[in-house]
Amino acid sequence: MEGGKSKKKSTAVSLQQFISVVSPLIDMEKEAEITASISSGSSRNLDAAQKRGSVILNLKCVDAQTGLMGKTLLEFQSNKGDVLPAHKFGTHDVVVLKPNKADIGSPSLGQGVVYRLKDSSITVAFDDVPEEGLNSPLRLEKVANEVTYRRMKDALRQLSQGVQKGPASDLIPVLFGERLPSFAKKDTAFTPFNSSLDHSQKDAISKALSSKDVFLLHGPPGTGKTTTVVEIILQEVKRGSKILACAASNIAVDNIVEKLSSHRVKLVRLGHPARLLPQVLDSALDAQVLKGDNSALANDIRKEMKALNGKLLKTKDKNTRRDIRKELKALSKEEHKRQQLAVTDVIKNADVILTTLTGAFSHQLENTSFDLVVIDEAAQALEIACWIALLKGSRCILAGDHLQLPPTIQSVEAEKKGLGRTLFERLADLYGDEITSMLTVQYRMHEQIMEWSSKELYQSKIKAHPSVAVHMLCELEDVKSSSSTESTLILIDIAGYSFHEFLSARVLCDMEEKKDDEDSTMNEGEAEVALAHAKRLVLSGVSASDIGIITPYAAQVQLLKMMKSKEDKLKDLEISTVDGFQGREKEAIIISMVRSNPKKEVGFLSDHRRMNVAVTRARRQCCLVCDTETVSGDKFLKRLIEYFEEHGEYLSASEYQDE
Ligand SMILES: Nc1ncnc2c1ncn2[C@@H]1O[C@H](COP(=O)(O)OP(=O)(O)OP(=O)(O)O)[C@@H](O)[C@H]1O
Repeated sequence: MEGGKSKKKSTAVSLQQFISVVSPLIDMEKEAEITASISSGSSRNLDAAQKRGSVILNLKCVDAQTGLMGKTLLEFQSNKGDVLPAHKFGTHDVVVLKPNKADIGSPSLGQGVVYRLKDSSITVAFDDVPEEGLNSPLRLEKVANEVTYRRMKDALRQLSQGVQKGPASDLIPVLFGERLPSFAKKDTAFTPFNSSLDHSQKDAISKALSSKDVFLLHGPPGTGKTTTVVEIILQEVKRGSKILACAASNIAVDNIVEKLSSHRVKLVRLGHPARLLPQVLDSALDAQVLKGDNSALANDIRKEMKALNGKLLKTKDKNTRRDIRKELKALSKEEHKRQQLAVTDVIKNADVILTTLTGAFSHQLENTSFDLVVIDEAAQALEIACWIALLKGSRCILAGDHLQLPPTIQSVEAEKKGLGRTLFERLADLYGDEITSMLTVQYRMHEQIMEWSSKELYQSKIKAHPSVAVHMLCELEDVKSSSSTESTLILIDIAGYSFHEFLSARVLCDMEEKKDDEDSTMNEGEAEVALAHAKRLVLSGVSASDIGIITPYAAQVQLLKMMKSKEDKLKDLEISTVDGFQGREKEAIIISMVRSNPKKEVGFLSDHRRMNVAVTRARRQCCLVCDTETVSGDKFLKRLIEYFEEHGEYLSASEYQDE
């Protein structure tokens, strides 16, 4: 299709509409984040803040290490038990450290970035070691990240001016339906770097290379979206393009860096070292700057300055002192210039620059423009965050799956008013197949796990690659064949059972859902059953680290983690919300659906995208634990239950009563 004036489709949003709608929504979202953080007026009480998850009280520092290019890594555990209290801290969040009892507004001992999170500990990277106070009880507070919102607002401002000028001036009208997207007349032939690409991946790459302004790579679960993105980048580098490759999350950016680094491409990763995976640190800007000639020169200058400073301290003569000061000033200027040049050299020489979407705002990229902007996980990024990167290029390729979960929005109102509608989804609606290729071979799931999702969400177009189509848990090394490891789909029904009916001698808990203080739902009986199934798998030889329990509700995650902490065998079992597990996989996935009530209310379980993500995390076994009576109240979930009943093993919760 050739470019030209577009007759705007009815779904088109104009640039002006976008700007006027989104601007107040960014403010709402910022407000919601500030309100949730401890510093706001409404959260003067520390215990209340801990309940809301924005502070972790009563911690002890158990380890201190230096690393990460001069950062100090401090590890904290709770003084009150093995598991940290429920919290909303995530890796890469900015936090401050304070004495446990200090007043809310009191100065902090230091500010850092969350580096690692486990059930029982949190590790934070600080620029400097706090000088004192580490031996007393401590607390960590989450800091509202206002920088991100400022960058989004700036991007919005630039976007409104960018129609006439800037690298993206020709791209903007296409993305707002003012002009049609265009492609080269013939599909582009290419010789793949990766010899195992399948036909749908090759077709998509060819179409991407032919696109002149925008292309959508639709990658359903496990279909090798990132593998395809990497091949596109390599082909574009071969053509001489300079590429900005981004994603909303650091981990997604690092996945691309890892896959690219085995090839001969000049790449550089921008970002705080604490937010980068250890295996990509060599590609980090800081590391590469240190290797450059200008950096060596800057280093020599610093040595010279140190010597001169020493001389200055010893010299009494006024004239000599004046001369030394003058020389120091000149050297300092030169050192600064060399440092800047060292950074500019690295950026200028790189073929591919990789960073998060908000990182693309970095001053280091201020005057750099790109031939192509690639955004992975684009269906999980706010549209305005995408624009931070898009404004720097004349062409773009977005990879994602709008049938999995969209970005998390804190403000309910901003979400209702459309802040969560992604650019990927908007463009898929606007141009559809004209600019999209869907990958159709998946490399993760047994075909029975895949089939439900393929039929419900992808018009039955997905096929399982033969290497995974019939793989089973019992075929893993050291795993015994048993009824638990030979099944691909298992449905454990908790309907009609109350735990004390069959566990009278044990904990008295029931199968009905309950609310926690934060209004999140949990179900103790169901948690017991989910853990009992995990134990069965471990007893059959499945490694606990190959199993994941996922659930839509944060309160259920916390409950499961507390219950798991008493079971040594399950130490390496991962427990997470469905949302937090997007992009991940495990050999066996146990889904605890939680809802169990006479009114058959299912809340946000009914979101097709959430159940799609949940089921498709599993490679060899997917086990659904739920109250079938409650969840069958929803038509979509009823079909899921029926699918499991028809193709899997149906068990009742009572079969786990003695475990
Ligand atoms: N053509 C292929 N041949 C063999 N294996 C492949 C192929 N393409 C992808 N894979 C494998 O499939 C797995 C998933 O690939 P990748 O990480 O690229 O997928 P993704 O679509 O980004 O994943 P997600 O579903 O988490 O978004 C990887 O183990 C990868 O090596």
